[in-house]
Amino acid sequence: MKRMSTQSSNMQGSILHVTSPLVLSIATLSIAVLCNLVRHLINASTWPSITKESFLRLLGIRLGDIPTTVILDSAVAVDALVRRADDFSDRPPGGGATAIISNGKLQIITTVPYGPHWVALRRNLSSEAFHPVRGLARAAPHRARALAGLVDDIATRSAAVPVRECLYAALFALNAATCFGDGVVDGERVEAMRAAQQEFFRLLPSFSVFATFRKVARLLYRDRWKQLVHCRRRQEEMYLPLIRACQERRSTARCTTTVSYVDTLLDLEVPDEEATNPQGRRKLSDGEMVGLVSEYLGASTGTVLALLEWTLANLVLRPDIQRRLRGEVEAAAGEACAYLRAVVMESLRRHPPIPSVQRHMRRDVVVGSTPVTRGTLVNFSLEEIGRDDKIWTSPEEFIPDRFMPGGEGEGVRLTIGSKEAAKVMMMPFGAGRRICPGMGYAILHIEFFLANLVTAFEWHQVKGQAVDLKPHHGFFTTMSNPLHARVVRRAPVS
Ligand code: HEM
Repeated sequence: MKRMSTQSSNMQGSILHVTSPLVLSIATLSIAVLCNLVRHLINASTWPSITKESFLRLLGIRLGDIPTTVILDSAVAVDALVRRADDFSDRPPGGGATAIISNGKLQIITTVPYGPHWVALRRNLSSEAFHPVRGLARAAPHRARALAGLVDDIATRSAAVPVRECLYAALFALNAATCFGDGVVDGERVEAMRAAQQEFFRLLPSFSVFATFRKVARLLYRDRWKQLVHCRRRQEEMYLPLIRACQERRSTARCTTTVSYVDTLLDLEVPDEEATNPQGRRKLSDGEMVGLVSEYLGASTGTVLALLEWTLANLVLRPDIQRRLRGEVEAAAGEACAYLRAVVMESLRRHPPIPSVQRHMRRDVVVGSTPVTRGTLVNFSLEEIGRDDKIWTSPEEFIPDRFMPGGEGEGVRLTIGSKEAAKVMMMPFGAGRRICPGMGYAILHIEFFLANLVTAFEWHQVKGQAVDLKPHHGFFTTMSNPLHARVVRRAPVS
């Protein structure tokens, strides 16, 4: 390029002055296309069909793709995520619908870069909404209502219960209640929100093309961009009136006690990047609140739903495990259940709903022995770590006993501290500063629903419909073929 500009300075005013850089660029581009084309033809057995993606690849452009180093080793993962957290606490930029659509101006917990804004959003979720007393204990009536609705729903279904559908309705209603509090969302509205949110998460992985070269991607994927805008608009139309209703409820009831996630968001103040005073704080904007509500509903429903469905599928396949679990829960009468925890741990190990976590590098680093350059990604495979055959015996099998006393997984913890590297055998909730803040809420709900569902019903295979454990890797890892089960009603749930 430097040589070109020297040349052109001698040709002021000539047409060549204008065209030669263009001609050279076209020539360079053509060579690049030809090289890539030859490479494709050498690798492909047939002539490649020309799609938008393949054409861009010929140009050497991979929309949404950032060079990535994949880590499969748990010790390397812990060293990076936990011990060197200063370098490993940022997610890839440009992810998440809220951030994409606002060009990075509006952020949610998942996408916000590590820093004071992240601290404020995250602390609000983990210490306010998920506070053991103010949050989790207060949600008990919502949980009881959701369970009663779920049991009624399952009991009235015909021979093959569509397990995912029933669980989705119950979990979404529960999370909408903990999100907005009492009396704000009616059943019909919850159903519309659930359908919209389900559609949004189905489409979300396809929006990753907008993570890089956004302007080009918007031109090439106009329909996809329209879908993204449409999804976001629907969320605003649905959630903003509910947020207003929460505001209204607070002012009329003269009640300032925190009762829901939205209440905590209405109280929250985050650092004001535009303030002249570095200590300046501001309230959240409407756009930010819509994104945070969507994140809350999506993360709290999709993950727990996936895990419960996987667990029930394994219990259908293994009546012996199901019977033992039921026996333990009934005998425990509300006390802690070691085998219940073991079943949940085994499910998290074998079927982590989020298969990997990504970190974006702000500077050049070395991970394990691999140099990783600034601006690229490191992907830690939670799925592979949980199924490492150097750590686990028969890792593909569902064996809750591994987590019982004397088992190879005895004492495995999900919260990973810097001194625990030697014992880290799985990390379904991630690790380091960005570890999942919903872990306690998730485990509470998974155990609550599972314990009640195995005591309320016996779960059997539907005749002629084999349970298929093939995974579908969407935004969450779910069963490729949703579980259908034949259920037999047992004692009513207390
Ligand atoms: C079985 C249930 C769940 C699993 C397996 C799970 C897993 C994960 C994983 C692997 C991460 C990434 C962690 C990392 O990058 O190191 C994450 C982050 C996150 N999860 Fe969960 N999660 C679950 C439930 C929940 C629930 C119930 C919520 C409640 C809203 C939630 C909210 C979040 C949020 C907000 C983040 C981003 C945290 C941050 O960037 O600081 N998750 N989760």
